[in-house]
Amino acid sequence: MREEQEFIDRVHARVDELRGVTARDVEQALTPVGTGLQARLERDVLVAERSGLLAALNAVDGSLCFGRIDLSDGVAHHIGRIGIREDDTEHTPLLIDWRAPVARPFYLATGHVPMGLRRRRHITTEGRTVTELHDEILDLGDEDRTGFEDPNGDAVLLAALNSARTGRMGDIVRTIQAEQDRIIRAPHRGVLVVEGGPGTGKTAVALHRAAFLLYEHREVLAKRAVLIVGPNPAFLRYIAEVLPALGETGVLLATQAELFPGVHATGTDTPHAAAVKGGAHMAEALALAVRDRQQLPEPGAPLAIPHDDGDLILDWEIAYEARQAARDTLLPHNLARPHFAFRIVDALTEQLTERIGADPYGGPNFLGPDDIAQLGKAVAMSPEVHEAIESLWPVLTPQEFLAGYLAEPVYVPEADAEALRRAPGAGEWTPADVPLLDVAAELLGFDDSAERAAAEAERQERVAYAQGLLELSRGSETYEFEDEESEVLAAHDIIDAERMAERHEEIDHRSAAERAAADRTWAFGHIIVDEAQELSPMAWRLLMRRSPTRSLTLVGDPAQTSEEAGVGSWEKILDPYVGDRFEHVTLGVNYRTPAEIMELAARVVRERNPSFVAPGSVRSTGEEPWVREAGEDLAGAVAKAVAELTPGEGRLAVIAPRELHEQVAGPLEGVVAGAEPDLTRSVVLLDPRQAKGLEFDHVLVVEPGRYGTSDLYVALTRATQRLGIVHREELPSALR
Ligand SMILES: Nc1ncnc2c1ncn2[C@@H]1O[C@H](COP(=O)(O)OP(=O)(O)OP(=O)(O)O)[C@@H](O)[C@H]1O
Repeated sequence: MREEQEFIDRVHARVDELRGVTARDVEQALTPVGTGLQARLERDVLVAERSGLLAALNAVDGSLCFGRIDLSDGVAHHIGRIGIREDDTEHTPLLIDWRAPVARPFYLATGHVPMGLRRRRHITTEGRTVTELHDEILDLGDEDRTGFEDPNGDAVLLAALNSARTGRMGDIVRTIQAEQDRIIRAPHRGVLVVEGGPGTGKTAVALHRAAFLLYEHREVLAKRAVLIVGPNPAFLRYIAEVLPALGETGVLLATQAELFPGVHATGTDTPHAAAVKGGAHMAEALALAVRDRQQLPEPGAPLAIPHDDGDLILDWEIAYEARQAARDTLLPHNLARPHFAFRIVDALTEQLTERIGADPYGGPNFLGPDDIAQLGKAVAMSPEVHEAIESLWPVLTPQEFLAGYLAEPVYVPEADAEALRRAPGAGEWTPADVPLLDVAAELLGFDDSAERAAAEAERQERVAYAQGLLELSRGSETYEFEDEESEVLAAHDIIDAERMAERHEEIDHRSAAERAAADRTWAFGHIIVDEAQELSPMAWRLLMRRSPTRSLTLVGDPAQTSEEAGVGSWEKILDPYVGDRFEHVTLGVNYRTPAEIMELAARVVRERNPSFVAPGSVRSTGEEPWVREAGEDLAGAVAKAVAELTPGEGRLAVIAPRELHEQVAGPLEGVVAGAEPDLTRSVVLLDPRQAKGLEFDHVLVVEPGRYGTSDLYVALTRATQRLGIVHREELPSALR
């Protein structure tokens, strides 16, 4: 204990030192030192290098070092959340990053396959004080004992699983299990599907995989950013602290509703409308609807455009030919429009030329090429001509177009159109609208040539600037605080000014994650999708467009799919994008739900699917779940059960159908129906959909007869300790 305490003191002393130096550097660099180029360059190099380091050092303070491995050859390594090096000339590693290959035996070694280890030690700290050690002897011939042996090797895991919940997910870096470690570090670069029942650690594994990938491919991912997609805002808040605690901040967390920049999709759809909007055929329906916005005057009823020399006649033939030519470019609607306009202007100019310059005696036209060009210019500038073109082929934003489409839905069966119909301007955008807006944006195209030209000019300037920066930074020293394989990016690591310029753009303005959030066409370095079974085909389309390299980790459990959502099999989801080129792995141990509760929950699914096998629980608590009939007063019975179940420490969830929330919340102190759930409160009221992905010490399920099978399965598997059920109405037969 004393030795470990001394070590921890050393690590923290070193961290404090690094933090002090780093903070001072940043502070100094940020104080104005004149406006010369030299000063500006120095400042930028320093701030960039040191700010990232400082953020990591500040974030990982709690439980910085949690393990130690002793190798048979006498060498020992301490394992921590980030790597720290000594301040000597060799930069000797002091603490090894958990993601480094050297640390891997900490997670994988067993008595059978000791991977060169003699002993594995878990170090528990409170603040900076060592409070517990747990040792596992992996070399069975080793007679040495420390007095801290943990015979089953699971004391630290069980303590973590039994600890009171806080309403925020914690990292599992101390106790990653072997099957989880293999997924977290999977070398596969394409699509990786991680499937597993409730509580098998899918979410935890996905987040740790993000941290691992950021470590392993920092160069690319720092620039392209990682996107994590979750089912709802409460879930994203629940998981938001995991990556920062691992020293990683460059990740964008978003729900489907947030993936169209500039749109805040807070509305809700009926289940029917959501299902129609999510269907794959919507892409085609919208494509056809866009074509419908490219119109022609009726044959025999041409548009008469007022002009000083008499009306210009825009008839069906002219418009038809112009439209054909524009469509032949295969450009999106807004980008093809100039081609349409050009043809129209051309035809109208010809009309005018004929009229003004025609020789009444049949000779050649009086007008020369210059006159005709002049006329053409005047036609092109005419507001009336513009208006006519706009009426036939309007410039459309995705929002205008989709609002118009939803007001009069076409190319879907009438019953579906009825479900979609929405008066223009009525209601908010919904999450299911977001993939449609994305398709619309793609179909319409966006003319950004001016912005692009400006950006290129600015880039050239930055390249020149970076050239100077490179010269300057080549001599500058950098901190290496991780294992040899990884690096803290320093200016002189970057080989050419061009790339330096790109990076500098990030340094100057926003992080890659921030820029990605504002850019609909951003190509992410990696995308992680949690509760992936819920996404519609249209949502998949959107995500795949954000991942041109098809580098994705998909996490889900088909048994927890909401009734009207989802696509069915992974094969069906992925086939259009990667064929069968995806890796499929499963997790089979439930770390959350005790065996007693899991047995009851599994019965619910087995009723529908007799061959269903639930994941085995890693522990049992001896606490049987209970079912109680409420009598006349449901709210009273719930309040009584809540009083019994509310933990001293930890969290209780009351899961009830939405329509009962008012009634149930009434007698409960501090619980408000309809509010965005605050998961850090000791009692939280949720409907089964909101409970997805979350967990609590205790759970009270109200009126389970009203849920569909998978919603009920989700609700029943949220507790780490105790489960109660209160009902007035008939119970589902599996719970009787
Ligand atoms: N190796 C581990 N060490 C400690 N805790 C773990 C470990 N693996 C999983 N857990 C814990 O088990 C719980 C369930 O994990 P997680 O939420 O990732 O499961 P899930 O598979 O996403 O579940 P669901 O499908 O029900 O949402 C979490 O509290 C998580 O911290």
